[in-house]
Amino acid sequence: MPIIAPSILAADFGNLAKDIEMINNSEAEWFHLDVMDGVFVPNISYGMPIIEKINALTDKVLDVHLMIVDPDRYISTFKQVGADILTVHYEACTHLHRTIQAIKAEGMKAGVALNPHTPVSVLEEVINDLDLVLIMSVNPGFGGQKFIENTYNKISKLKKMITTANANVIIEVDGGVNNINASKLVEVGADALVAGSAIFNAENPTSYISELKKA
Ligand SMILES: O=C(CO)[C@H](O)[C@H](O)COP(=O)(O)O
Ligand SMILES: [Fe+2]
Repeated sequence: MPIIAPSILAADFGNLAKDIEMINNSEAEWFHLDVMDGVFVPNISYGMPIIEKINALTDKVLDVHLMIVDPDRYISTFKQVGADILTVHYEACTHLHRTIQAIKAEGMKAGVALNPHTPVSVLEEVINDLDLVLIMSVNPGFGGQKFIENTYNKISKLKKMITTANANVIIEVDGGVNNINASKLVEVGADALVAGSAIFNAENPTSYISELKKA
């Protein structure tokens, strides 16, 4: 069964505690937290204070997705506010190997995210150093976008690369995930599903999470 990671980007920021409680009482294992800087992506979301508050209100895993330039500047700060998994974008790192080691040195799991146009082959030389690869199934920056169909093909290629390298890496998929595409994503190799708008726009978000879990 896949790990479910609801994206807080689609939650009600006027009543965040209520949505955190909903996730706490659901079958979701992780909180997916999208940090955007208005430079790497054309949008600004939220940062450390929100993550710190969420950490105080849950025992679940905090899966932090950094959509920021030069993420090395903030690795230790994200550890301090409670990140368990820290994912940086391949496209935002000049010295990716060093960044991955710095995340692990802080005691967090290290993830790398790939934009839709970035081939999985760029990770070949670091695949054994990684804990997670985040395949973006939309162009990062906004919730509620349409799922890009080529994602299935990309996940299959990544799965093959991981198996060949005998690596132990979680494949996570993010963007436009819903109860229609979830099963096929798991079938081709996804281990963790991020979903924002599909969960929070559902009539019953808790049962929607359970539906995704059964994918
Ligand atoms: O990283 C992201 C956007 O850059 C979000 O995690 C993602 O878009 C989730 O939202 P939705 O499920 O509504 O597509
Ligand atoms: Fe994300």
